[in-house]
Amino acid sequence: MDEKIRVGAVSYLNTKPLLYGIERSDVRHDMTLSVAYPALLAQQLRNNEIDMALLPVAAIPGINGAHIVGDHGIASDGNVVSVAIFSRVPMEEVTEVYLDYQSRTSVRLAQLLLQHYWKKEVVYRTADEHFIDNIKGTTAGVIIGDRALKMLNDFAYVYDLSAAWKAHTGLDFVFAAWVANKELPQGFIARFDAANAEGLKHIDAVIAENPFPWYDLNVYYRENIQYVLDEPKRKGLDKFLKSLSPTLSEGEGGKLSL
Ligand SMILES: C=C(O[C@@H]1C=C(C(=O)O)C=C[C@H]1O)C(=O)O
Repeated sequence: MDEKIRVGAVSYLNTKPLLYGIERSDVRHDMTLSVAYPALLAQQLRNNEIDMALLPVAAIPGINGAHIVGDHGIASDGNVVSVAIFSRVPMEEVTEVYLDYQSRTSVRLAQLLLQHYWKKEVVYRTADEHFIDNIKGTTAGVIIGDRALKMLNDFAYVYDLSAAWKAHTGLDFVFAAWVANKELPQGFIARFDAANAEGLKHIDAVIAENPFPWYDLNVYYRENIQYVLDEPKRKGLDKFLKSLSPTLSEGEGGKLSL
């Protein structure tokens, strides 16, 4: 292949099993690989700085030519643990919610569920890098990724957003999927997808490489995060994308239906 395909992956622990397979596959030679937090990946794919990303699915409608490739992503069926609203007070008392600047999917999911599941009207606050320090009083916050896993014991109330989605809709949830913004060679996609699948066979090795005292990665990788975008996952994804108004998919706020 003349030009390498520029691939961007999520920089969190949740992606390590997929990367384990990719790094050890021949397909690695046909691509460049960078990592970033999800919101940044969306920006990079939209600006065509990369060709394919483990993209927060909420960003799909705003990116020209965006389409899912392969059968792997970051998904869940009930508790995901690393995506939650963290609060000092119970949900009934929450008045403001910070939206994690690293997220594109979970912040939309949170707004959807606050409106339709918890039936609350809250003020949304844009988060900066220090927003976790400002989650206090009746101000709660959406936190995702490794930072969420590290915070599980630091807050009195942790509302898992995938569990709430399941309770509200009965469906699985897809947070991120491999998405390209242009046609890529079929052979590349097939080998890339196979490399993802291979990585999932080596969870024990991934855990050994990533000591993490805050949460049991064995549970995280084997029970919380689900990596295969099977039919139930696609159904949940469909429902989520339909409930995001297309014109609002790039912005924050606005009414969402579910
Ligand atoms: C489960 C997670 O899924 C993620 C959440 C994303 C988002 O909210 O935009 C995007 C990619 C995934 O990394 C997590 O980060 O904890």
